[in-house]
Amino acid sequence: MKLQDSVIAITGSGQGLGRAMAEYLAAKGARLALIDLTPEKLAETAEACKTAGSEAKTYVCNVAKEDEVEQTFAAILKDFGQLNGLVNNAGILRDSLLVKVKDGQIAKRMELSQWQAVIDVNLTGVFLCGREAATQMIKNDSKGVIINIASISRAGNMGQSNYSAAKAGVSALVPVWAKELARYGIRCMGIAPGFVGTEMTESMRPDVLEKLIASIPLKRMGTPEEIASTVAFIFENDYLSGRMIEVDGALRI
Ligand SMILES: NC(=O)C1=CN([C@@H]2O[C@H](COP(=O)(O)OP(=O)(O)OC[C@H]3O[C@@H](n4cnc5c(N)ncnc54)[C@H](O)[C@@H]3O)[C@@H](O)[C@H]2O)C=CC1
Ligand SMILES: CC(C)c1ccc(C(=O)O)c(O)c1O
Repeated sequence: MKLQDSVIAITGSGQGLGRAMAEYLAAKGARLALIDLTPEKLAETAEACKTAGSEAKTYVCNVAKEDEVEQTFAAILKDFGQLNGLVNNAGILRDSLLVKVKDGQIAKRMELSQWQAVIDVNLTGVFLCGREAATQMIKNDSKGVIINIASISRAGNMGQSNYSAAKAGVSALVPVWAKELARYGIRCMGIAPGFVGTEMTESMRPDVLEKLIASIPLKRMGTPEEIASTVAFIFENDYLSGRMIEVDGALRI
C-alpha cells in the first residue's frame, strides 16, 4: 500500500507511541484520523501532523464503548470518504500481583475493577475498532490494513495478569482477522514492542531505569520512531499478513 494520500486511523494518538506513529505517517503523506479520549492532546498531535506535512482530523472516543466507536468510524468515512488503515494502539496499564501472602495471611491483590478496565480498553477496544474498520473498508470496497499493538508482556509478565491476557488476546486476533479478511483485500498484522523510551520511562528512578536497561540484550530501550517505522513498513509491504513483529531489542520476559 502506498502511504501517500491513504487514510489511517490511530487510536490513542493523543500522546506517546500513537503520536509518534501519526507524525511518522504524516511525513510520508498519509492523512490521519486521530482517536483519543481528550481533545487537547489530540489537537497537539494534529498540529504536529500538519507540521510534518499532512492533513489530520481528531475524534474524541472511548474505544471501549461500542456506540462511540461506531459513531467515530462513520464520521471518519464521512470526513475522508475512505479508510485504508487502522492502528489499534490505545492501551492502559493497571498492574498488580494476583494475590500476596504476608505474615501467613493471603490477600487478593488484583481487583476485578483493575482486570476489567484493562480488558475493556486493551482487548474489547481492539475488537470494537477492528470490527468497525473492517466493516467500513468492506462497505467502501477499499483495501486496507489493521495493525494491533501488543507488547512483549503477551508472553506473561509478573504483576500483569490483566495486561498480559489482553495483549495475548490482541495477538491471537491477528491471524484470525488475517484469515477472515484476506478475501476482502484486508491484511492484519501485530507489533509486540519491548520497553520503549517515553515520558513515563523518562520519569523512572535512575537506578531502576539502569537495571531495566541492563536486562535488555541491546542495552537500550526502543524509540517511538522505531515502532512508528515498523508500522510504516507493514503498511508498505503488501505480502505481510497474519504475523507479529517483535521490536524488543532481543529481550524476553
Ligand atoms: N511504552 C512502552 O514501552 C510500550 C507500549 N506498548 C503499547 O503501546 C501502546 C501505546 O503505549 P504508550 O504510547 O506508551 O501509552 P500512553 O499511555 O503514552 O498513550 C496511550 C494513549 O491511549 C489513550 N487511551 C487510553 N485509554 C483509551 C480509551 N479508552 N479510548 C481511547 N484512547 C485511550 C490515552 O489517552 C493515551 O493518549 C499501548 O497499547 C501499550 O500497551 C507496548 C509495549 C511497550
Ligand atoms: C512491560 C512492557 C515492555 C511495557 C512497559 C511499559 C509500557 C507502558 O509504559 O505503556 C507498556 O505498555 C508495556 O507493555
